[in-house]
Amino acid sequence: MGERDGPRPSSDVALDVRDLRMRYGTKDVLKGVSFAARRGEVVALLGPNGAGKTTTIEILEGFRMRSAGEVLVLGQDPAHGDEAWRARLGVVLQSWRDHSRWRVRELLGYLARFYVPYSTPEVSRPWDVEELIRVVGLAEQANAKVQTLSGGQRRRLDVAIGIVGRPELVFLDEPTAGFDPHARREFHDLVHRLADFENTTVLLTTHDLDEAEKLADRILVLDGGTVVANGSAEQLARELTTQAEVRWTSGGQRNIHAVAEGDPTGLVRRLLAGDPDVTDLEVKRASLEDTYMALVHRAEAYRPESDGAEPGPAEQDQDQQDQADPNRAEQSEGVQS
Ligand SMILES: Nc1ncnc2c1ncn2[C@@H]1O[C@H](COP(=O)(O)OP(=O)(O)OP(=O)(O)O)[C@@H](O)[C@H]1O
Repeated sequence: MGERDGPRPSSDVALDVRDLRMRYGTKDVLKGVSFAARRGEVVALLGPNGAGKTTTIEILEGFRMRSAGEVLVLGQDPAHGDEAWRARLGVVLQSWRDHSRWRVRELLGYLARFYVPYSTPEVSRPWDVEELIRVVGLAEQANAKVQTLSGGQRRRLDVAIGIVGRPELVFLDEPTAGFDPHARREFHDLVHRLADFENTTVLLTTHDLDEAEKLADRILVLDGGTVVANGSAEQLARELTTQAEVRWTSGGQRNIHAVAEGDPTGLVRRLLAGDPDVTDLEVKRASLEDTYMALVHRAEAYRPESDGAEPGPAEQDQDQQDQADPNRAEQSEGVQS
């Protein structure tokens, strides 16, 4: 599977990343990452802790300056993005600063006003606050103070803050951490709605493989500073050598046979034709989790030992370049908690 899918017409491309590199001190975290995302596409960025997912997202958001490579986000280099460009992006970070004494409706209404000047004939900004509150499932909490929200409700508010400007591209860093299964499902519906009805491009990071499989049109696995896989969940599963396991019992004995390539139907047919005692027959396809673990192990097996080193103290304290977007500016200047 290639890292790129070939050239695309520029208007259809929301994200175009070529040979992106990031070095903290002497540690190379991104070593030539390339990928693209179309408008309306949902892309999940997976990878073990420390793989560089947040670093990648921060570079694309324009919050962090890259070491090298070409990056276009909605046709603009994020290192030189202006306010009008930022207004077209939505950002949901791992944790927002607290707005504890604000009420949900008040806060969203306040933030929404900043997007009015960026409304265009094609995209009317901001999102209608009442509709947004309903869409993210906070109707019952509309008048509640932020400090009284549960963890999952807070996260929904984070999402509402991220999309209030009706962005064309949304970055979601671990958006469903702390969600219960119901909230998770509602959030998935929201992401589908954004992609399908608003043609919003979504780039999200997650450690939840089930979520990636459910939500993403495409999954990117980052490991060792490069993209080790880029494709749909099915394409990733096909990358594995062991695709399926056939299990059965015969003569009181349990048997497991891994089918390395192709369709396990042939094995099942031969088995049933040749052995009348077969019971408890199961065919288990490799799950995305199996695929992911295999990919990451494979990448680790090829990695030179020195790459795994953690940064020394001198490298650990490089503060990110904070080129604030409207949300961030409001958080530090306008909104008191
Ligand atoms: N400001 C910084 N200065 C030095 N090193 C950093 C800095 N920020 C991140 N790193 C290092 O870069 C690597 C990638 O970090 P990053 O947060 O991008 O990974 P991640 O894939 O998002 O991890 P996680 O899944 O744990 O959120 C880590 O080894 C981290 O220690």
